[in-house]
Amino acid sequence: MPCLDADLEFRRAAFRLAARIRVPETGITALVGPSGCGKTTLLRLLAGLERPMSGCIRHGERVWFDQGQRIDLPPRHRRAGLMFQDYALFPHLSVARNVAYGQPHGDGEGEVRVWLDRLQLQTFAERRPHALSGGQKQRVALARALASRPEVLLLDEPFSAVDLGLRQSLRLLFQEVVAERALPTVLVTHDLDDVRHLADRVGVLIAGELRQFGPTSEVFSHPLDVEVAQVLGWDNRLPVSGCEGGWARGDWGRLRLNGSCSSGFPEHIAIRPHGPSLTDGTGLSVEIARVTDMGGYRVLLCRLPDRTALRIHLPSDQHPPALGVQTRLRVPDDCIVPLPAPALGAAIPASAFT
Ligand SMILES: Nc1ncnc2c1ncn2[C@@H]1O[C@H](COP(=O)(O)OP(=O)(O)OP(=O)(O)O)[C@@H](O)[C@H]1O
Repeated sequence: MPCLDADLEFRRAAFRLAARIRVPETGITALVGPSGCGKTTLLRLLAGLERPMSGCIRHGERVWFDQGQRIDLPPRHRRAGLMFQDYALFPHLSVARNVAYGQPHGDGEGEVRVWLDRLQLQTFAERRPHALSGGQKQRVALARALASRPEVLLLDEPFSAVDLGLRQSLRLLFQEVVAERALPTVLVTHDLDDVRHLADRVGVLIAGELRQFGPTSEVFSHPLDVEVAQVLGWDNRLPVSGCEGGWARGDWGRLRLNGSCSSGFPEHIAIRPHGPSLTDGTGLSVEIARVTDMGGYRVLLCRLPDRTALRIHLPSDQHPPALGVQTRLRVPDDCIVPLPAPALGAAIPASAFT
């Protein structure tokens, strides 16, 4: 099965999107980024619902769009299973007919029943969309996208409106379907749990630019810059104002880096929540502002001298400190991730897509 490749540029008023992306035919590719960064726009461009200013989009050997060759396949010829945040259900059609709508050759009731069953929609088959909850509409839209025998799947927030229990079962179903079909799949989501549970690789889009792309675990553990780190849920970010002898410093204190920093220092550092520990010895000066019991571990909210907050995970077998206590936090250097300044306009290296 072929990959989906795109290298395109798009402008809408002040918004500009320029992205090169390769979506392999196996596994799930997640797209994350702050609100308004262009995730939906990128999906719409891939689907043929918006037209790039320049560039090309190819699915295997098939060219979907090429500005130079004046090729622009209409959405129905791209054979993409689409699902957008507004669901785009037909209000005058029943659930079953909505699901049947995308089927090639109107492939019969049997196939529709299968998808209604798989998405737990059997009891709503004859209802119209106005009589469904948000989560039910979302499942109808997902069923329609999956039932259309797509060659590519482009899904915008497919699980956002369902409760946690249903979300877990939809995630499993979705993984099964993608594995059965082997087709390029792009999943736009704000939910980092969706990404961790489902995605084999992730692209981080910021202000219309694909800033980082790669295997999910690699991108989560090594964010490229402070903005990517923020998108990926790294809460503990400290600005660095200088670095001497391998010690990074700021108004928050100083920490030893793994390396000398003789050739420059990172703009920020991020601190992993697992690994740092309270100590009577040397470490960052902190005040314990809050302790939250999470079941298997506790989250300590530690205030640094400049009032910056750090969230540290403490194993629950360790005694929690009292609130307001002034203490020290030992941060091993392997818990510190240097974050250079964002390299705006830098192309993603081709190796990220292999
Ligand atoms: N129909 C439109 N007309 C004008 N501007 C638009 C339109 N749709 C989106 N935009 C703008 O284009 C930019 C990208 O929007 P887009 O919907 O792609 O972002 P997003 O990353 O999907 O956001 P969200 O996470 O909030 O859904 C934003 O600045 C948005 O305000």
